[in-house]
Amino acid sequence: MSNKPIIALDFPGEKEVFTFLNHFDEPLFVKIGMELYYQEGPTIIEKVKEAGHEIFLDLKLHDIPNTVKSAMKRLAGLGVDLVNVHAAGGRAMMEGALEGLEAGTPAGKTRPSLIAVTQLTSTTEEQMQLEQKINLSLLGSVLHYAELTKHAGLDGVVCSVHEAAAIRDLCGESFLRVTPGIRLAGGEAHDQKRIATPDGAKKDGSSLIVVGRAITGAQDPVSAYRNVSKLWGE
Ligand SMILES: O=c1ccn([C@@H]2O[C@H](COP(=O)(O)O)[C@@H](O)[C@H]2O)c(=O)[nH]1
Repeated sequence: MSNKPIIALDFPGEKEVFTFLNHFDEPLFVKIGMELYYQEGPTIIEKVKEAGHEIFLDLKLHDIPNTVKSAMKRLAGLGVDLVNVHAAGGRAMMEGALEGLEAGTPAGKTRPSLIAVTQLTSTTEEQMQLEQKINLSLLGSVLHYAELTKHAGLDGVVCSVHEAAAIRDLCGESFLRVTPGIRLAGGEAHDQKRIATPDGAKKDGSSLIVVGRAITGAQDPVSAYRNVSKLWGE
């Protein structure tokens, strides 16, 4: 897996995706999320792969262990590089996800890396305590989920940049810290609450950054991508 900024392809369909991708003349690392996958299905994965791009399939599975295991077995055959679940689904669910992924990875192919979402980057500490009734600091909750994820045998977590260094200290350098909520300095936060810049992410312990609207919504997406990459150090 490369270290390039992961571009979130949050577009309504294939046409918009390729209009965007055709501005670039290099292989990218892209994220396909719920909006695009639910509209286009697995064929969008094949087409984006054929175009030479690495893929993070961000479906954030969260269900009973058996259902997640079976779903992961199917997703493993798509040939993506990175997939995820919600850590709140629990240790048995995460172990099931890993088993399904291992069972479904075709012989001779590398198993996709598997990570778990801790607390969404759109969540504040106050909201988490009030709505999820978690009686911990936000960092405490994220560290708890990171440790649970590590014990389940997964490869890392989705978190914000604000928690990345503490997770690295607790779970080790090789345990991935994939961080959305990335904005260029002065950029609009939109619905994100725990944000950071690409250079802040590098300094504060992210392994990979996920960038959507700061690139896809820019007047010149290629130059926004170059700017993010430069600040990230890629
Ligand atoms: O905690 C999370 C988990 C996933 N995401 C996803 O990342 C991108 C971020 O997009 P921006 O436009 O850069 O805000 C988006 O696809 C989310 O679904 C996240 O933001 N936070």
